[in-house]
Amino acid sequence: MGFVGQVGHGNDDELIAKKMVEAAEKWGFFGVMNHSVSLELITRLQAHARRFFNLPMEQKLKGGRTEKIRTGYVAGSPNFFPQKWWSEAVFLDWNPTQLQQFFERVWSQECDYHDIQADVLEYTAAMGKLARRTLSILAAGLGLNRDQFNRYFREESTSVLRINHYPPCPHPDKIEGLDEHRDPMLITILHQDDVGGLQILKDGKWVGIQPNPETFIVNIGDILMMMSNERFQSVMHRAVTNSSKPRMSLVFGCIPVDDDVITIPEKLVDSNHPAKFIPFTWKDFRKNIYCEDRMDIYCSLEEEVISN
Ligand SMILES: O=C(O)CCC(=O)C(=O)O
Ligand SMILES: [Fe+2]
Repeated sequence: MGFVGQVGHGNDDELIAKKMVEAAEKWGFFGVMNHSVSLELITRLQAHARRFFNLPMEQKLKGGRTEKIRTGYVAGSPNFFPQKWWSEAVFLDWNPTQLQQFFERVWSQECDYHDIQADVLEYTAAMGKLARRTLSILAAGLGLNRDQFNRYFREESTSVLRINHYPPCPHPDKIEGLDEHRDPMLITILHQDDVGGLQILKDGKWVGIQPNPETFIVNIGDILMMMSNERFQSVMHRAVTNSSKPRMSLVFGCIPVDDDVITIPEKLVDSNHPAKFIPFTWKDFRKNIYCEDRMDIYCSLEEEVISN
């Protein structure tokens, strides 16, 4: 782990900003403790999710995710992702209306889902707060206005909570829980249970991140890597399986508002550090979300011309 910092009220001093920036540059990942999100809330959310994942497949599929409905259930579907993996996931909106429609699709009138809904909304609100705090410290650490990154992350953004469930796998050496990938968004805030399985690619080697239920793992996504003019790294990671224990991760993806034009702050651009990307919007960027080279589309640097 690059850095286990303390992001809490009143301790966002220069040292924390410096360490966070160093970790974002070197590892693209860091841990956050002292975050004021209660362990009880996390445990309640995991219990709700376990109950959902234990439902019969036909019932889970009633809440299936489609091209049009982004809140819903996915079981390694090739309709959404080209890779195959040993996991299932549910994508939950931080918008109460979308969330309610999902619960109604799954449970109709048979279940009082209001407690679940309240916990999901409490958790996504807590994640929103933690994301804002983290983005503001990262901006300050780069010498920017504290609001520089946060201004793109507002209530109307399509930020999403993805809960991954990895059942025990009979052949953990043959199939991954989640294939190697980079996250496209601004940042991701991940909580993994005590089983472990998250790995990040560092200098060509997979490095496991030890689970600690009291720590959130934050990683830099493509958008923040681009906005930082490539100071921060959006790093390849994956989840591996094991043959004995099911595993769960709670993953909050912090996404910019669709039509906001994302640009590199002027302070990060000078003659030695020309802007590496042209302005773009999330709406455009997400069209190529399953393409690994998606950042190259916005690359502003010409191929080097070799002259004799
Ligand atoms: O389950 C994990 O630890 C990794 C999840 C992940 O990378 C993701 O959902 O984007
Ligand atoms: Fe990820």
